[in-house]
Amino acid sequence: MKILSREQFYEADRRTLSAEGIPGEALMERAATRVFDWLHARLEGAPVPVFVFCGVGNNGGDGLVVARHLLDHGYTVDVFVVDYSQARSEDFLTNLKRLKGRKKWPEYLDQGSPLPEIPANGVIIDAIFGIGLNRPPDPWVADLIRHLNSSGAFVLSIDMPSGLYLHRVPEDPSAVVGADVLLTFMAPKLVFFLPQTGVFAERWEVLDIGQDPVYMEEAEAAYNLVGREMVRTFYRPRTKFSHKGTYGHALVLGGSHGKIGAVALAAKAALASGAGLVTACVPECGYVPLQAQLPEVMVLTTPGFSEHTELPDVGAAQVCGIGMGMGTGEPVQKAFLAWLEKMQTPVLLDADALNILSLHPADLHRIPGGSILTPHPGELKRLVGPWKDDFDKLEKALVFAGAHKCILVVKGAHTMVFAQGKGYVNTTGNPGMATAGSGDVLSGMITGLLAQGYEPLQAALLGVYLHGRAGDLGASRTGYEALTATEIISSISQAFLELSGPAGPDQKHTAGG
Ligand SMILES: NC(=O)C1=CN([C@@H]2O[C@H](COP(=O)(O)OP(=O)(O)OC[C@H]3O[C@@H](n4cnc5c(N)ncnc54)[C@H](O)[C@@H]3O)[C@@H](O)[C@H]2O)[C@H](O)CC1
Ligand SMILES: [K+]
Repeated sequence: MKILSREQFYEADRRTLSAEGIPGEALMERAATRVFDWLHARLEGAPVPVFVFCGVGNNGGDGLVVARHLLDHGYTVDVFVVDYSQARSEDFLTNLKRLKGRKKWPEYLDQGSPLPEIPANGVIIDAIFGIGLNRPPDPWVADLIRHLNSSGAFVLSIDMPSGLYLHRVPEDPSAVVGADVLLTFMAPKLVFFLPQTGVFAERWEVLDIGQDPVYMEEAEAAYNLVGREMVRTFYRPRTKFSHKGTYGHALVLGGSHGKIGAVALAAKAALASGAGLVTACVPECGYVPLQAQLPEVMVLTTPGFSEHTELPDVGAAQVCGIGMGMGTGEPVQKAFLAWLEKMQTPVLLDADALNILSLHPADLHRIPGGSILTPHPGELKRLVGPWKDDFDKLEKALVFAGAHKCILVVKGAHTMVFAQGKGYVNTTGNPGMATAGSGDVLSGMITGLLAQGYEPLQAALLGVYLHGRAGDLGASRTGYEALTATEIISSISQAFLELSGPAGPDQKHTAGG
């Protein structure tokens, strides 16, 4: 599913109007009627008091349409015009007239107005600002928003939680409506997925408002959702006549005394993700534990007992994932940088491989093009430097991925993949996955997919999706707190099986992504 920019939303609007030869108010009627239908299907005429807060732009116009339909269906409705500007939009005025035609006059709120009483059993329709917000709400509007947020009433926001910008973090988070449900038109917005802004839009649904399909198809989105629908376009189910050689050989390199488990998790995850053969390369201290716990995995050791002092020369065809549990001692740094210098084909660089590169920025140019880097936020900060907010972080990630022609997997909620000037937002995963070894599992999965011949970007997207989905399946059994990396691995099978079957009921977003 595409994530459009402000300009693209307005362009989609224009293209829809011209393709159908309809006026703006007809599209407003269609869009806002979808909002009413959604609400009516759930309220079913319940005698709850509904309070509609309308700005004076088109978002406000949507609110007036919803209010009119509610009245026509016998609901108890109070309409407030949040009169924050003299510039009323044409379609707002059209619908204001229609509402007055129902003998329903809205109450106008401005700077001096008392805040309306809202009972906790009420329903608030938030139509104050949509995607047109372009400066901080006036203080009195911010006060009103805080008042709505503290009412305890159910809040349904139209298109955007009012007070949230499309492309930047809010100056004052308390002046943003906390939507219980957000019904957004045509496509999700990037701010729904960033830690600093996603909190206002946790439960969002996209309403198709009959927007022009030709434009939606051709629009080049800078950001795309990674969901079941997307990954199924390049997931390759197994064919009958294949053998383990068909599915490649993954080499996982890392480990140090006390952190052999990181390599074990990555190796196991590579196997569970379909690699035909997996070899783990660890220092001597890891030989027995690995051979004992993972009979399917071949083990290669290097001369150092506790940590790698040199790393094996690997052939160009060898698919490698390196860094998990590797440590950053002087000998390991030297061994890794010397190893990287010889690498010409894409590799997966994780954890301490990234930390060593952060200590040696002059060696960043040695990263082979098409490599996949999988930093968690702390490792990313060491690579690209500190950022001032979530948007600055995106910018830095995009620039880094472009400069090093790599695929940057930035783990977090939501994990995002950056490559070739684009961003991909994963739709699976949960807070339970912030658990020891979860990152090692992801690296192993992506390495396992690379071994099977997936292009690096596809391996990263499919790996991120399956990793999060396996985490969701695992958490549905264990809950968040008890979810472990081992549990995530044991859920990879179900995550794969779902790709071939029909979308599960809880895969609405991931199915649509
Ligand atoms: N494209 C679609 O899918 C459809 C969108 N609709 C709705 O239209 C809004 C966008 O409407 P717009 O008039 O551009 O802006 P808003 O209503 O979001 O904002 C109001 C208006 O107010 C001005 N403004 C911005 N910030 C402030 C501020 N802090 N204080 C005062 N005034 C401010 C600015 O000029 C804005 O234009 C979209 O979200 C949908 O809800 C259509 O109705 C249906 C199709
Ligand atoms: K709104």
